[in-house]
Amino acid sequence: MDIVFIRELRADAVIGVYDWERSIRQTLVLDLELAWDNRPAAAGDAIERALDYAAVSSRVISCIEGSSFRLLESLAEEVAELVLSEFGVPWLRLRLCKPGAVLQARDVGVLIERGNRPE
Ligand SMILES: Nc1nc2c(c(=O)[nH]1)N=C([C@H](O)[C@@H](O)CO)CN2
Repeated sequence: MDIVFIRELRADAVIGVYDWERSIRQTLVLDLELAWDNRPAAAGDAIERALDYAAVSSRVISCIEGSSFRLLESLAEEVAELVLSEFGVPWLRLRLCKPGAVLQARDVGVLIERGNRPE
């Protein structure tokens, strides 16, 4: 199995469980590892056969920026579902971080894996 990855993708959203969080936008940071067979793209040097990380990034940013969940867990599921269904990715690992949410921590967030990981 090969991986196409996107690291430290940033997008702003309404996100949070507290009242004060419902009227502001906060920056979220996302890492994605996407299972893909890169050999057909490499053999043909063809973007049509590649998993286009620019297209995935753009779609994920648009999803996050249009969202208004309370929990990171809910947003992570939504992003995972759209990447699996719209891009034909069989498996992914997604880390969604909310920097600054806990002052004493560098970072907090959720890490999920969805789909079936190919051999
Ligand atoms: N597991 C989670 N814990 C917490 C979340 C969350 O989304 N998932 N959110 C909050 C608050 O919104 C917090 O980020 C405000 O600083 C607390 N815990």
